[in-house]
Amino acid sequence: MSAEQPPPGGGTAEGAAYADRFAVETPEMVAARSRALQLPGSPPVEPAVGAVLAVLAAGAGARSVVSIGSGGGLAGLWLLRGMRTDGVLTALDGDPEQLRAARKAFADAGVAPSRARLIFGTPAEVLPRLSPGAYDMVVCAGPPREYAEHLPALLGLVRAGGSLTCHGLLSGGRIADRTARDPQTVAWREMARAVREDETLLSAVLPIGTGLLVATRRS
Ligand SMILES: C[S@@+](CC[C@H](N)C(=O)[O-])C[C@H]1O[C@@H](n2cnc3c(N)ncnc32)[C@H](O)[C@@H]1O
Repeated sequence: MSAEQPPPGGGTAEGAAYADRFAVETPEMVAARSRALQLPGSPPVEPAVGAVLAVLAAGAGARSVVSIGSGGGLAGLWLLRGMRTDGVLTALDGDPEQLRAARKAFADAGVAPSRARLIFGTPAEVLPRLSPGAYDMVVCAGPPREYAEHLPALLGLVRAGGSLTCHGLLSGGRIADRTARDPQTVAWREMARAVREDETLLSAVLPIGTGLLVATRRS
């Protein structure tokens, strides 16, 4: 690609910064982001990604959403913004400190306790307790090796017309580098391929934040 030719989709650093500025966070979201950044582990969703989660939730009229690797609750706050006001977010994380931070984020934002169900555990422990086909959205974050093996179970939670999103697949650009063979990159590649090849799904990769894989189960 020549220097004059911008990357497809105008994917520049300035464009990404604009997309993040466009997605204005509430003071409670700003506080949740700042707390989450102080905790060990990967950072929370970027504002542009959070905004897309809210848009998807609103478009689906989401009443029932599960967030896997919910972290300090920032993605949850964005999801709750888009969900119906009687909707319930099920947020699962294997780190009690992250769950504590999420509980505080939801309380500070005035989210009624009945609207957020926080569950401590790994996908292997918790997924079998969730009802198949009952969720409008399943939202995954964190190391793909932790949930790639659960992809069939994750997809099994999604109702017809509902969606699965996985955040982080473009992190470091390794997925596009054919020579990158580290286990997390390989897990991302395999998961993205499995999603794309699943004929019950329509899927896309959005190059926002660290990359969002989005798939909708055909009705
Ligand atoms: C990138 S952070 C999530 C950020 C969150 N989605 C947000 O935007 O606010 C990833 C989270 O996945 C959790 N996690 C990683 N591996 C896990 C596992 N095996 N079981 C449960 N949670 C896990 C981590 O504790 C961490 O909170």
